[in-house]
Amino acid sequence: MKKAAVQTDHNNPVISIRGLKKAFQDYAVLRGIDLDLYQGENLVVLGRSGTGKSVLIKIISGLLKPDEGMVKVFGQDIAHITEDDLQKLRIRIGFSFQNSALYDSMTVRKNLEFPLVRNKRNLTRGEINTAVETVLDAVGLSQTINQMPSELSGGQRKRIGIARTLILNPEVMLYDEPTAGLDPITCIEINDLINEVQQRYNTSSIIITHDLTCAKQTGDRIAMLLDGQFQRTGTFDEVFNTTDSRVKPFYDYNFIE
Ligand SMILES: Nc1ncnc2c1ncn2[C@@H]1O[C@H](COP(=O)(O)OP(=O)(O)OP(=O)(O)O)[C@@H](O)[C@H]1O
Repeated sequence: MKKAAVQTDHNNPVISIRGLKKAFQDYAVLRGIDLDLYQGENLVVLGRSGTGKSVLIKIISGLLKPDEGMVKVFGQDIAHITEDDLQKLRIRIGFSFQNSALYDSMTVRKNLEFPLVRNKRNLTRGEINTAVETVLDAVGLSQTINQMPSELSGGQRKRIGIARTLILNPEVMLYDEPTAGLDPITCIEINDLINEVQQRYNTSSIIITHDLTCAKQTGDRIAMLLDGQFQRTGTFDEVFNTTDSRVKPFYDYNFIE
């Protein structure tokens, strides 16, 4: 499905990062990251394995602390807010984990209810049921409501994982390798779903991937992480229209004949 163009307001980024550094022991993973995420856009972060893509989104969601630099989310510098405010901010961010992170012992319904019951304590049974049915419909899996995760395909598990983040109506979605381990047709369906979520929920999203088809299909903008920094940012064609020997093999490998 062709992606609809989005208009973004560049004066008001939802996430703004300047000079971000993060090292583990002696290994400097992020070496001065500058990045803005604008309202309503899908921003794809591309990079080879181990370049620090997951570290970046863990820092954005407050799961890891930066060593240096500024990370503003919804205008708040996450290094300088209280644990209470960080919790409130996290509810506004949906984190779709690489492994879908479903509870194997719970039905789809219970998996979806879990974040709601934990974060919004005063909901009635009717409101919970409506919220579950709405997100299941949004990901096209209403029929799976009473199934166990083990009865679902990899693509369906991904969809339920996405539904579980959508149930809290996040303003920002962080997708960590949304198409990892899926066959090419299911990948395309997940890419379409990411674009549908963008339209239906008006989310701003960061999509971490090394799948260039995913990048091309979902990304309004691409930011390429190379040697701990964003060296190339722009549309898909702008990023890959280069003879840079660090970038070209990445493209050639993904689109090998
Ligand atoms: N909590 C941690 N403690 C120590 N090292 C870590 C930690 N988290 C990440 N790293 C290291 O940081 C580097 C970047 O990891 P990260 O998971 O962000 O890579 P990635 O770009 O997401 O890779 P992939 O595409 O393989 O998921 C790796 O060398 C990893 O071992």
